[in-house]
Amino acid sequence: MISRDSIVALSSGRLPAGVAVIRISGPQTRFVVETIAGGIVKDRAAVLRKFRAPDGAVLDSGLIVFFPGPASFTGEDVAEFHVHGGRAVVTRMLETITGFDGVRHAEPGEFTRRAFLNGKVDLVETEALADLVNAETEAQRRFAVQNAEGVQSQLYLSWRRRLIHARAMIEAEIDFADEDDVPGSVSDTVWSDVRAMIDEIDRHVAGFRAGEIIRDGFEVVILGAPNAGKSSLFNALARRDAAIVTDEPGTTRDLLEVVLDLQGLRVRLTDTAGLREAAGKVEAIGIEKARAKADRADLLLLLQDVTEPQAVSSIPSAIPALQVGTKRDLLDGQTAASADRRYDHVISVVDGTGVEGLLAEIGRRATHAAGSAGDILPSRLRHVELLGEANRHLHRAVDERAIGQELRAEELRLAADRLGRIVGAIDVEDMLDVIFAQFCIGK
Ligand SMILES: Nc1nc2c(c(=O)[nH]1)N(C=O)[C@@H](CNc1ccc(C(=O)N[C@@H](CCC(=O)O)C(=O)O)cc1)CN2
Ligand SMILES: Nc1nc2c(ncn2[C@@H]2O[C@H](COP(=O)(O)OP(=O)(O)OP(=O)(O)O)[C@@H](O)[C@H]2O)c(=O)[nH]1
Ligand SMILES: [Mg+2]
Repeated sequence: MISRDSIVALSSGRLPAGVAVIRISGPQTRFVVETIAGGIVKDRAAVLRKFRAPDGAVLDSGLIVFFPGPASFTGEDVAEFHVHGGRAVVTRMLETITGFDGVRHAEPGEFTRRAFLNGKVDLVETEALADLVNAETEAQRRFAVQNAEGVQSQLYLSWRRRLIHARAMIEAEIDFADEDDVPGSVSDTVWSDVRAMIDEIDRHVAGFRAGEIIRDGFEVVILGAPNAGKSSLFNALARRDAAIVTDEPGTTRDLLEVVLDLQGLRVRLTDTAGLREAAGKVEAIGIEKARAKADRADLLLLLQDVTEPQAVSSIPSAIPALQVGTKRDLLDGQTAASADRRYDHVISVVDGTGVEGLLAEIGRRATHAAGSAGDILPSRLRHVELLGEANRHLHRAVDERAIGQELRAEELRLAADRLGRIVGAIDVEDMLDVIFAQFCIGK
């Protein structure tokens, strides 16, 4: 597909920068390069040129790279101007380039959208490119690179191929039902493969939370009675004074969040209002928020002041929790040793005891919840929904009591369609705007 418009954008990041990359894609690219760089340049090679406006005014001097389509990122003619990264340089370059007929500013994700429309990347790879651009931790980067290279897509495409094969076998059996040369054992093999696939898809879908943990972070919520030392621990783990600490019970009211990078994983740590019954209006709202947040956590840190342990009620029991004793420095040697036996961790933010150990344990829990490096996991709710639909069709297809062979074959077709929709092999026009809205301009 060749677009009529050419698009241009700053493809590198925040200005000012050492170097800024301005990218253009579309049919006017060659003419723009010839005009601004003073002639055509060698394909796919960085060449130093003086850049000039059509009236001859010097804009900058920099490197130009020209990629003739279809062997380019978008599949169209593409060029990159590598200029000095000053705001005025970039503004003047963009003004000059959009001054050409048929050239306009790109919309967010529009380069990648063209790459998709020209078959350079599929939808799952496109989503992975968005994740790669947004990756902040090593685990996010690893996951996104793997999927941008097509690992996740290959899984869906292999399932789809198996279903297309299964359907062909079943339809052959229907067509040749009264002939002897298509034995019934063929369909037995086919249906047992489809049953196996249902389990494979279920196992893959079960990994969605692990993928979310990699992409969005592992949720850790600190809970406990007022004055248990929650905000003090929060500050110690965040390594800054993010929360107010006082000796007054009821200091923290709102949820406070910091993001940590533990062993390459994003961990979101939330400090909460101390849980108690008799509380003022503002504090009561804070406590309600704390409980709601705790319900969605991956790990709870249940803090208790070892010098005056107070029980707190209605902690969500289905969520993994660590019992953490605080203020260990206030105990003498013997009582401290006995506290160590009663809690998973006993800490002091005054002398630092136990804080590193607790942090390491949170890291281990997060790593475990995120699965093993290299696991193929669904990376969007969109994938899980379509996989769920595919499996509902497959369940109908393998249920031999309900429907005849023709309808069972049709269920296989519908399931294969759903898999095709995930990678964008079929009928996805309606999803494109949603997917490309995840991008920044210039990508
Ligand atoms: N300067 C620069 N660096 C960049 C990009 C870019 O666009 N420009 N990329 C932007 O995301 C990434 C690299 N991705 C790219 C993907 C494909 C092609 C490309 O030209 N593909 C052709 C030719 C392939 C080949 O020669 O092997 C093709 O697919 O036909 C270029 C960059 C990261 N680094
Ligand atoms: N000695 C000692 N005091 C601590 C320690 N941790 C917290 N404290 C003190 O305990 C008091 C309460 O600490 P916070 O961290 O504000 O407690 P909190 O659980 O956030 O309290 P609320 O926000 O009111 O629910 C403060 O005076 C802290 O200085 C500790 O490890 N050792
Ligand atoms: Mg607090």
